Amino acid sequence: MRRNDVSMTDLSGVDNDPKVYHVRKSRMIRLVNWWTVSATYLPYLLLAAVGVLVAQVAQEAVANWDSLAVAYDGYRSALSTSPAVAVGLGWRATALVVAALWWLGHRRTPVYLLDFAVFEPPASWKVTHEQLIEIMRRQKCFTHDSIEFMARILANSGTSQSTAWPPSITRCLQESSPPSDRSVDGARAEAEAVMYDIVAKALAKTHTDPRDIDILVVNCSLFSPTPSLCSMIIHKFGLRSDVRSFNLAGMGCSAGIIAVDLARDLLMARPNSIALVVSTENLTQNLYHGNDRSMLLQNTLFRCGGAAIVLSNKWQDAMRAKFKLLTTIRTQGEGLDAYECVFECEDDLGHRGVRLSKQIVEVAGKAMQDNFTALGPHVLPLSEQIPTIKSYAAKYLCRRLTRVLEKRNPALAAKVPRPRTYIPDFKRGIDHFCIHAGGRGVIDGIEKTLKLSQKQTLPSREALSRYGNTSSSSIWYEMDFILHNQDLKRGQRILQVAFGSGFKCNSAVWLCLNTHK
Ligand SMILES: CC(C)(COP(=O)(O)OP(=O)(O)OC[C@H]1O[C@@H](n2cnc3c(N)ncnc32)[C@H](O)[C@@H]1OP(=O)(O)O)[C@@H](O)C(=O)NCCC(=O)NCCSC(=O)CC(=O)O
Repeated sequence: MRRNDVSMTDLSGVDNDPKVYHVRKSRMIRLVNWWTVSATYLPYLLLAAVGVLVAQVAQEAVANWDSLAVAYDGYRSALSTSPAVAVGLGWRATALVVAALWWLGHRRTPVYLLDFAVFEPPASWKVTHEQLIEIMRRQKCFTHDSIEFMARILANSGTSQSTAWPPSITRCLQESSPPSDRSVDGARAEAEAVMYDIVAKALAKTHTDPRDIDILVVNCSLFSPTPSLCSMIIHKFGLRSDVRSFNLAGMGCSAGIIAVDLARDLLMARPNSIALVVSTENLTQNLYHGNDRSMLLQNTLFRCGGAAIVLSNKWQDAMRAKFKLLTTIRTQGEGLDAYECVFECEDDLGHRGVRLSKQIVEVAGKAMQDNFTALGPHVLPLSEQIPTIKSYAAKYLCRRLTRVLEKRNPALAAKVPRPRTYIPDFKRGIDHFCIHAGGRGVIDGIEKTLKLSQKQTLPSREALSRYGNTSSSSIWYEMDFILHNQDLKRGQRILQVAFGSGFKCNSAVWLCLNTHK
């Protein structure tokens, strides 16, 4: 298929029709960025060079073992008499020192994930589709058409009949209660309920004293109060006064990985430290009250959720950690389509909400392609990388040959073969996938693009079904599902991929160290 034959996942269509997703075949082709490959393997090349130099020195020493003293004297006199010998020894020694220093400077301290906890909403927060629609009716602001639209989307959303909304919104189901509480106090109460629960659970699971936490990163896109969510946690749990805290807002559903990435960088700079990462979203102030369809979608997709993750760079924690962080890759999309894809704004009548573009799967696909280009060298086995290099080389040579022959002998040029590009299979480098449960259409699109099996997208579909789109914490519900329900083994790799406003695609790869629940 030529490059122009692009047609991405099509979200339009009639309900219940089996969907045919046209994904361009060249999508996976440019996943491997060979510049990144060289950068990735440079330390190993340098290490190999150091090995060769050490071997040379050792060989000389062995060869002159019997007459080491003579050789030593010989070298001393040679050094003083022959500048060539001195220079030869000099550059080798310098190369050794430079390589050793470079390696030491670029060596990354491992970051371990001790354990994590996800928010399990209380039964009183859970609502059925019918109750959700009843809540909408009781807001007394939606037209019949909007209610019908939300009911239809809800039915196809992939969410179950038991997902959670905060009490500030569901309270209207009780007789004589006002529609919804959109106050800061209501939002703070929701944040407290979610964050305090998960932080307490994560600290208990990892036997971490709150005063041992050195770094705190909290991400929540749509609720950023003063004092910050970080301050709420510090105040509640009595964290140390010198804790380094960071509050990330407005960064959308992919901010969970941004928070981990930031914590990782901070841990690199602070040896022997523990970081607590909290990813959540807040719905109290974010029920859209207008009738613009692209903004009504959020009322049917998003639900309460959160995750708290304890990270450590203490070497002794390697023994008890569940995972080791192998890599994080962050990609920021470019252009207006990407920028406006998930956009907080007011509709024509001034109702605030988040507008979701119909192009979201297309934009997410492009962002993921860029992200995987950088990710490939970190996860693909050599047996996938070598055929890709070979096919690139063959394609390049045949193209050049065709061009040369076209001028001299067009008939011969037509006979030059056109090798097919090898498409690397990411499933060979990754054992389990946590794809952000952004919506059924998003998971369908990624499943098709990456040619994943139903088992591989099950964690995402289950998270969507049981908890809805919980924004940045969705990948942790999926990780939890894999840990408890899939055959996760020590040494396997888990990929978390999240999409979000910006438009961003971020990914993290974890190595499983322990599978105890
Ligand atoms: C919502 C869906 C489950 C609905 O699937 P369906 O199978 O019912 O059918 P469908 O896709 O044809 O859509 C049904 C109807 O909704 C309309 N529709 C769909 N998407 C729309 C949009 N963005 N704006 C306005 N209307 C939209 C279609 O035109 C159609 O209308 P009609 O029938 O009248 O023609 C799916 O479309 C989906 O998963 N979409 C992606 C959701 C999404 O954007 N998630 C990311 C959230 S943001 C996020 O997670 C990150 C972040 O916040 O940072």
